[in-house]
Amino acid sequence: MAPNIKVARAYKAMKAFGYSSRTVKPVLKNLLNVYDQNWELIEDEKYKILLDAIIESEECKGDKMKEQEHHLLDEPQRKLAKTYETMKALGYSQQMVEPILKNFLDLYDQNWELIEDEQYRVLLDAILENEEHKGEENKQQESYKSDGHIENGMPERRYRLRSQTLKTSTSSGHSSPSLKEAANKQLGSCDKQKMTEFGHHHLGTKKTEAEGPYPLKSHQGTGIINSPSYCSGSELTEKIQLLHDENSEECGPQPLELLLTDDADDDDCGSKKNVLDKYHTDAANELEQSPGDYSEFEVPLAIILPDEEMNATSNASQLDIASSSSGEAQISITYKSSLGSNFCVPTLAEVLRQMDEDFLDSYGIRQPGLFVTKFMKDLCECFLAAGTVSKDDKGVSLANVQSDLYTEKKFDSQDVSSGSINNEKALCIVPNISLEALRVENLIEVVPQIPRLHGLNCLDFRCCKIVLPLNGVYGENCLNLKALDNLNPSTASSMMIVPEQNFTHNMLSSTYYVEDITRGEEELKVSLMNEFNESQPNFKYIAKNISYRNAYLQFSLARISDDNCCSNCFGDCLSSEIPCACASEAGGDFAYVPGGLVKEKFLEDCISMYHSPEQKNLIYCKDCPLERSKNKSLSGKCKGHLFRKFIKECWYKCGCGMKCGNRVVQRGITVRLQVFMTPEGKGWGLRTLEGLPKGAFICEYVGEVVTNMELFDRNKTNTGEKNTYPVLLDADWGTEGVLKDEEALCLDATFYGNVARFINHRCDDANLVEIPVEVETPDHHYYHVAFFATRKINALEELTWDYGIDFNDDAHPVKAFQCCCGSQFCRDIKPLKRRRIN
Ligand SMILES: C[S@@+](CC[C@H](N)C(=O)[O-])C[C@H]1O[C@@H](n2cnc3c(N)ncnc32)[C@H](O)[C@@H]1O
Repeated sequence: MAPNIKVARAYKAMKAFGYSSRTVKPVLKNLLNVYDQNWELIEDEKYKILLDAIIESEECKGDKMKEQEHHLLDEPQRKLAKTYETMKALGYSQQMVEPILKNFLDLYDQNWELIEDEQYRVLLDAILENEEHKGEENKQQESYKSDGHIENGMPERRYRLRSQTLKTSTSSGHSSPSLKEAANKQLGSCDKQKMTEFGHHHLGTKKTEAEGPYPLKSHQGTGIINSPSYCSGSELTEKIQLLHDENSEECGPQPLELLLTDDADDDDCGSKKNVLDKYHTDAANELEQSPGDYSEFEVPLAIILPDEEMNATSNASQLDIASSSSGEAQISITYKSSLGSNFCVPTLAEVLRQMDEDFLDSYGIRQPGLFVTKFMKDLCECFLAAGTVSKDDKGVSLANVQSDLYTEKKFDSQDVSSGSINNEKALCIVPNISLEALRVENLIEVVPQIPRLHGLNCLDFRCCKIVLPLNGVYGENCLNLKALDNLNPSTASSMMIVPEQNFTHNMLSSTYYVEDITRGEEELKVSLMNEFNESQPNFKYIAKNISYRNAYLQFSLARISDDNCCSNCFGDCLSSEIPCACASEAGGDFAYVPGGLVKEKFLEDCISMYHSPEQKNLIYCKDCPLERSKNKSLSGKCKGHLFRKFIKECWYKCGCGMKCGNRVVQRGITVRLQVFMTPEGKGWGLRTLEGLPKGAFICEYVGEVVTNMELFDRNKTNTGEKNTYPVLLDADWGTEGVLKDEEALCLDATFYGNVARFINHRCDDANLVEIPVEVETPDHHYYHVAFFATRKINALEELTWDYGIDFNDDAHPVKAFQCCCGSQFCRDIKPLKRRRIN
């Protein structure tokens, strides 16, 4: 039988038995795969027909189908036997048949309990008998046990073989194999061939009186089993006969067929008989057609299958569009398993129908012949066409890049570890502006996912994968190269071609683009653009401060009195008419407006305190920890600490919820940020990828909480690591009189830190201002340092804050750098004699 007829028959049969598309699809897919591989007979068009047939079938199901299903469900054993017979006739292996039958049995077992042990047994015996006969023919089969018992591991109670109660042909010879064993057997090619012929022959034969009303077989057989009656009382009585095909001798073991017979005098079964009768008549008629004539089959010849199992188990929720180098486009949707138990994976047909109904109709774009399937197909084609670069295009296609890579010399591990890379071949990634193309040569393998790579100007390389050959092995260090949506051409034009000779060993571990330097620590990803192929910053990203050894950082809820929090509040404190206790630090009013911006007045006050630290804004301590740390034996004269305005946010002990407007910093980063290499020589910098309003919260300065003394020691001993500029938590130093060493705290983000460690200094007119924010405790010893926009900031502007450095203070624990802030107010105007670049 031609494979497409078989597919068609399988489809029809299974649908007639009431199987849902979900059950039918994998079976058909498997069948198609087999034929596709072996005969390559099923072409695209046929797949489409198959799919359409399934969709149509689903659509027409409705009441008619329900009725039919109801009717059919009266006869589980019949359907069971028919399924078995049909599938076997179609050449399915036991492995394929068994789960379907099991599924079937499960269904009836649960719903009607119509199938009793005895019936299972009969069915099972029929299957086993079939396997057994194969076993007789094939000595290599190891399914039988010499003692005549079934092996352990029978999967289900109902599959138990109770051969002592059976009148079977197996009773004297050998017992049947377990289903598991049987399932493991695959039909050999010869078997398949015979099965095909067998099915054709059988189904094309007219029924005879001798065979009963349901002549599913024409062969004279051996090994007939007359089973006990299936049904009790006046119900339909059927018998299963297992008949061995004589012709099977020619070609090794052959399957047996189930023959359903019906007691002729059972009038109650008339209508039921008709159903099957009709089926067989139809089937016989179909098979009498020429094998090449498929015109009458409204049946599937192809199917597009979502990977249901994968979808069902995945935790991610995403939509992926990918195309292969051979030009296929694929859209895959992954949904979150958290959708819960009331979500059942729909069939593709159901989804498409839903889309047809919901979208095409409601958008009024219903045209004759326009279905979502067509739309999707068009979409894929457009996707492919749009992404395919013609030979005339200037851009370098990834596919070309990749093939070039394989023809070029690749560096071996020795080249890599010695750093002695041939300059001529040593380009890693060079944005070649003139060609408007990203050249990727030699050291980098680009795996094309979208078959086009345009120049940097359009930044159309969001799905490229770059694999760096560390230690000479490709694939050890790979990253996804992604362009950001709002990077505009002006950014691209600031990129430079990296001189070849500058490539060093370090570069091999560097990458052009890192999608998220926080590695998931923040709610929002923070990317890093390595436009100059610098070695990447070496630090551990943390989103919250951590305490180093001696730093005294003990706070507990018990220490926060009710006076310091608003335990009676409810909902959003900002909407309350009377400011609650938490507004106290900001002068009896909240520092934030709804939406999270710092109030204009509050912000301006903060800024002016830094800009003009006049006498009144400085507090002097008696024994300054900062000075003490410079020379441990002496107490230093305090140079004054800035008096700061604080923001007090609501916290755990407050009655309000997390959505309270007085909780901003504690929610973390909400603006899209990017680390980039500054062209002015300041090293890495931080920029915003979106425009920001004045007063917007950017990020907190996060690092290790160390004592001032620890910081001093670190700076003395640490010569290797580039220092970030530390933040002193010194707002309370002046008010305490004499502060113990462990109470004089600083934040050091050199080894552990967040994005703020990349914010560079700008004298006076920086676009960020740091404001101390108390969250956990109203104790000014420990607070959060949060950055807010001092003005409106444009997308892609570098973010800066004034470190407050006294560039004349040579004794400061952290050596001042040569300032390149470019501000007209730059304070680093001293002669170069004391300047050091750290
Ligand atoms: C907090 S880090 C900022 C990130 C740093 N650029 C990097 O590459 O990691 C502070 C260091 O950046 C450099 N830096 C910051 N602002 C600078 C400026 N205006 N001029 C020169 N260097 C600066 C100095 O080396 C300073 O020690």
